[in-house]
Amino acid sequence: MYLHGTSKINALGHLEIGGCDTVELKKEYGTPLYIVDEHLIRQRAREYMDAFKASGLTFQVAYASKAFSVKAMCTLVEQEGLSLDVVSDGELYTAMQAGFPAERIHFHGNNKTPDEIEMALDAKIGCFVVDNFTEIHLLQAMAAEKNQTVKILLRITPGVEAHTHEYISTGQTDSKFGFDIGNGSAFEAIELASKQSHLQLLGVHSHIGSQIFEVEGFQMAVERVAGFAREVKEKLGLTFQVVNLGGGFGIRYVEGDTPLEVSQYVKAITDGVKNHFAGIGEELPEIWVEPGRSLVGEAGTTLYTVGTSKDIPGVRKYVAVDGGMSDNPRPALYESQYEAMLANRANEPAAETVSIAGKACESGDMLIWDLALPKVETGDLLAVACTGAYNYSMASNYNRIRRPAVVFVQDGQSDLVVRRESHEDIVRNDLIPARMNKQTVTS
Ligand SMILES: Cc1ncc(COP(=O)(O)O)c(C=O)c1O
Ligand SMILES: N[C@@H](CCCC[NH3+])C(=O)O
Repeated sequence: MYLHGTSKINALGHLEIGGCDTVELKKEYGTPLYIVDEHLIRQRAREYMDAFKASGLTFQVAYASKAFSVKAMCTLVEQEGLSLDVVSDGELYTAMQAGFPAERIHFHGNNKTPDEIEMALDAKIGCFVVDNFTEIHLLQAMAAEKNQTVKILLRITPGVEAHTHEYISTGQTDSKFGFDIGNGSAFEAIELASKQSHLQLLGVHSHIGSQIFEVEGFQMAVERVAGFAREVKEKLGLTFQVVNLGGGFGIRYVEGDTPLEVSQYVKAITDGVKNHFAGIGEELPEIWVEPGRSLVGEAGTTLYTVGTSKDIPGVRKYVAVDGGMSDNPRPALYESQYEAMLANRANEPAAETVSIAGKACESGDMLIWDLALPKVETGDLLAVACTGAYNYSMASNYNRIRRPAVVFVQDGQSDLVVRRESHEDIVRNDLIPARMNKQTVTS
């Protein structure tokens, strides 16, 4: 398993992250456990900030909180000077509960409900990324009602299909998101939005996909957006003050994944902006990006305890852990691949090939196929790397499995940032109708 960030094997032969021995973390917090390398997230955040500062452009780096939205993460991001992208009232509420500055919050989503818009208007967030015509009208009406003027970007689809898994590309023409440049709806939307009395159109947003390893997609997107900006300037006399180029910067999950350095992605974008936007307006636009996965993905490790195993001679050996698709649905959803190791016997050589099964009642609940490990025993600790993004945030209670705890680790200190769900949490919202006349258990 590749050791990201501060992960290393200590003198006891145990996996250690942020100076904390994972065997001790298991004793203190139990498993499954999400372990987050705080130092690595801060380092990535600084790489983004430094790369943009080096470009000389005005910028905002907004963390796409859908990747991992918890209060401590919002605080960390705030401390590093980033902005925050939210896509629901739940993510907005999390940010507000963490005291995240509202003016640095951007609200995304293809179907923001009136309640969500109201909440965001009342919070006085910094910007709405408007996705469709219905929303232009709704936001204008609601802002007018409250006598507020709201800053907006329009999400446009530049027709660039990033080289990635089909289910997570969003930049192509056939997409549920945004206004298409190619069919003219983006232009129409700009014209309409710019005429609204309570909307202040700052510019446009484009997100071309996820887990991208090349700069070409971003360069092409910048070029297309600049071409569109030129058309808008010529025909309507409007210039974009802000251009948001979304997220999608790739990370290393497994061998063969070849992400670029953060600075390389940023340079490709900022160079592209300098080349293609020159002369469109008096000044170059302010550039915003929205990395999610690349800020937190590699910083997360999930620790499981090995339970049962089933050897099918001549076929395969299944080894089951105490979590699975309920804490990491990505293998089942996207056939995503992960690397793992025995955290309690990290120096031992591989002795067998096993497949890691989750505990859910679902044949598809497999975390890793054909993984080489030392001879696995019940009670061993399995660490799965690179689970910081879209794991906790996509976790479910399927089979009424309780969601794991999350700890931040740094410099030998571990801090619980999300408690493990309790049995009480599982039934917290359940009600038995009185007419069923059932004597309920009280604990
Ligand atoms: C609009 C938007 N911005 C940012 C992101 C973050 O993407 P990633 O986590 O791949 O950086 C996404 C998710 O793909 C998105 O849809
Ligand atoms: N949830 C996806 C990425 C999110 C795409 C959001 N636009 C993943 O786990 O990779």
